[in-house]
Amino acid sequence: MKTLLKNGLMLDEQSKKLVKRDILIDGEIIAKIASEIEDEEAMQIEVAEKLITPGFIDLHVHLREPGFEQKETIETGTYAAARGGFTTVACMPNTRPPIDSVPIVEEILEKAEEAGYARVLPIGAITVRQLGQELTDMEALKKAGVVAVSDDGVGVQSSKMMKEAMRKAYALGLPVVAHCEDNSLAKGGCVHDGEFAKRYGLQGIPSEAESIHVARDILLAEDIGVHYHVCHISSEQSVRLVREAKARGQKVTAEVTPHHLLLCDEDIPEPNPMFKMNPPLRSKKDREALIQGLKDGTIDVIATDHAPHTLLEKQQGMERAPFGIVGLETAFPLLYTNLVRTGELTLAELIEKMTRKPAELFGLPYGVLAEGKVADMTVIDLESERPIDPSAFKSKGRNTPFAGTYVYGWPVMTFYKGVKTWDQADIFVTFEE
Ligand SMILES: NC(=O)N[C@@H](CC(=O)O)C(=O)O
Ligand SMILES: [Zn+2]
Ligand SMILES: [Zn+2]
Repeated sequence: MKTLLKNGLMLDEQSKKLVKRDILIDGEIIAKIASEIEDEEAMQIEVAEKLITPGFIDLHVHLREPGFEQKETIETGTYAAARGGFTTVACMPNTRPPIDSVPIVEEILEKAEEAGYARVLPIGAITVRQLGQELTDMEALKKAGVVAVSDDGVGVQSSKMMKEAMRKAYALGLPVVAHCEDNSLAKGGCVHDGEFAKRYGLQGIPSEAESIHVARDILLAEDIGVHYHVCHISSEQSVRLVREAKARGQKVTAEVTPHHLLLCDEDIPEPNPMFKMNPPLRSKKDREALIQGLKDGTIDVIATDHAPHTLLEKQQGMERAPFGIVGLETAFPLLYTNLVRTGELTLAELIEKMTRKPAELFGLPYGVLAEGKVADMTVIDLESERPIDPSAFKSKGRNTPFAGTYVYGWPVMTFYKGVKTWDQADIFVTFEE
């Protein structure tokens, strides 16, 4: 089957300008990109000067299945991904049971294939049951299809365990993806140890709870040579440590979430678990360091850390509610509206951090729009402004601090391997041949 997208706008790699293009999809592949394509057999879709980007790639999501299907399933999570313009997501191992054995990897891959909304890349656990005591069989996990190892959800507390994990991961060519959190510093806290915590008498989580692990792990990885990746980086200190490690030529990478780029603790209006996530929203200074780090390349990619929870769980108050917010369906519009339209980031930078860079980071053959590549792509409306409405989410999670915010940049169509997985409305004139 052939599909022809007419009159889209594509970002030109060289000039970084938007250029008008037609794109012909043949089966799973981008067959042709040109300023004018005619094809009698193809189904035509008039894109009417909407932006076409490579399908977004999110290296950090929680799909919750198996074990927490009340929060999300592989089907709902990947449909949410499609609605947000994502075609590839890497899912974290803190399921029940965790992704620490081959059958769980196989189950996830099968269910993802069945759902058909997006490519799912499982991330295997570092330690058995994520308990920090014993390493998983990373070799078997890799053979089954994991793209990296992580104990996300918890930090690896033992330096010795982390060192052994790095040695093993290095031998297998797997990146170590670290949730950096020192329990002795973080335990019991629910927000950043800053102004907001003081004002409401809440126990804080200091920045060093994260940066101590970043520093430790960079030291551990130095001689081993493993690819070490920092999850949801949140503090100025951590950015500085990654910057220094990169300058020394170490293979260290980092991701940042949309919420850490857009909010700080002072933006939390009052204790509200929709603003509770791990790591917590930090200070204004930290937020500025994250934007700077993203711009200068210290931070390689944007990842959502999509962490759905039920409303019941989130209604337990600031101290008892679980950490985490959803992100797949709001990431691009929020960042486009609040960083690109304000001039802090260019459109090219934003797209790169959500497509080409994450693909490169895990060595994936996606993330670029070019002839011969897999037809993963997203069509985006940059012109209309609409509010974020959690009741319209395809995710089971409604937990977002951004409900009611007006944003531009909504994905209106998503193609995964040439198949349309999301179509916002019939605002396009579609011609059958
Ligand atoms: N980020 C969060 O606040 N929560 C994540 C766990 C994690 O990413 O560490 C979750 O699984 O809910
Ligand atoms: Zn985490
Ligand atoms: Zn996470």
